[in-house]
Amino acid sequence: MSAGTTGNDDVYSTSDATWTVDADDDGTTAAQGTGSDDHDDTGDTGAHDAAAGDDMTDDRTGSATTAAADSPPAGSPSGATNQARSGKKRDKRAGRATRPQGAAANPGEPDGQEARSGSGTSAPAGETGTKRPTGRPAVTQQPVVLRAHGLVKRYGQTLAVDDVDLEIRKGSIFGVVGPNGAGKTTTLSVLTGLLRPDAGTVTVLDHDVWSDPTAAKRAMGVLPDRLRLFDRLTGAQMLFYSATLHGLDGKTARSRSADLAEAFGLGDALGRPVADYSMGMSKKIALAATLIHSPRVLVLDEPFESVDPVSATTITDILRRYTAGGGTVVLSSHSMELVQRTCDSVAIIVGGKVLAAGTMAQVRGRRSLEDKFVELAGGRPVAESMEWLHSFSG
Ligand SMILES: Nc1ncnc2c1ncn2[C@@H]1O[C@H](COP(=O)(O)OP(=O)(O)OP(=O)(O)O)[C@@H](O)[C@H]1O
Repeated sequence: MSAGTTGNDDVYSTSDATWTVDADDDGTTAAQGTGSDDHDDTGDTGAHDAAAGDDMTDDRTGSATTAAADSPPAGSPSGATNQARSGKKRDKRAGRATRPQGAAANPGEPDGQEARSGSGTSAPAGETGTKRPTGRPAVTQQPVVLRAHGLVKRYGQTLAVDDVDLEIRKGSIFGVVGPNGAGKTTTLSVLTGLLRPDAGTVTVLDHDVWSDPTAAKRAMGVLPDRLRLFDRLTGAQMLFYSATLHGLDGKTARSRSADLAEAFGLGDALGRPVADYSMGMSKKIALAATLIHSPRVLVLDEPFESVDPVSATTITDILRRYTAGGGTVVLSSHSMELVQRTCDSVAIIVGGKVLAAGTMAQVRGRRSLEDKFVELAGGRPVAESMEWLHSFSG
């Protein structure tokens, strides 16, 4: 990404003085740009299968938990957002996109990438070989930066998250997949402190999301499932706003905005109101706003949804550069192919339970991730009673 500007600084200007306030950089080391060129780029094109030393869970027979629903999680959520806590679906989504999460942080030093799994979990024959840059330890040897233990979340009678444990390591791109209604969004909302669990704990870089919410959220960048953007702002204003919210000074905000706009192919759109953006463009500007403060951990709910294939590849490249620099990504997606290609680790959630989790190689074995997913999700439904579909009216 270029450190230069688009030559279009006017796009940041507004009659509202709010947008022109230069916040102090506050000593945040976030000045290290996302995906800066001094980070090694792995150049990987295949799946990032991690080392076999990592444990995989395959808990298809795990019984539904009943104990935790009435128990409050450890620690008080008093300091956390109460947005999205209501039992209404629309309330669950509400507000998450209107407030960028986290604060400036330095992703850290270049480090871990994938490792090929060993016996019993080797990658399918013919798969593109993956390369681990020399000197970098495998992801499985990296410290856990995001840990969930015993998460339970109910909406009335619906058990949306059922005793979920997750461990996500530094430098990992961790995919969360599952059928519609499996509990992915609810799980990610709990991980990021947007939803209070009925039981369980979440720590981000050893900060408890509920007892130490500010520190935990400072370390995170969150792309929520349903985008609710300040869409009367231009793209440039939105990025600037997001940057200054996280304590970046105006110069850094503009410079990073230009970098991100170029990287996401939004340079020409920066001066237009976000309300006029297509779905894919909105997704990309929201993702850019999530990245601008260089958080240590990114939690992205369906970042590839509505995004064209070229842009999806761009996003993948950006995420790889980010993790090569020590950042960590958790993302959900319905695209098994994209997840298999992009993620080094994965969890398959069905009915609120984690049925399989581990490195990509461990979870899918010699099959594709999609085949494994279909098997765990109960197979493809057969529409046998739909003969009327061939009756063709008119
Ligand atoms: N606010 C809510 N109120 C009531 N039920 C909810 C609410 N949010 C989610 N649910 C229910 O919780 C379960 C999990 O929903 P969730 O949105 O987490 O699934 P998902 O895996 O993200 O689904 P999708 O892939 O379709 O986005 C579903 O049964 C859903 O109907």
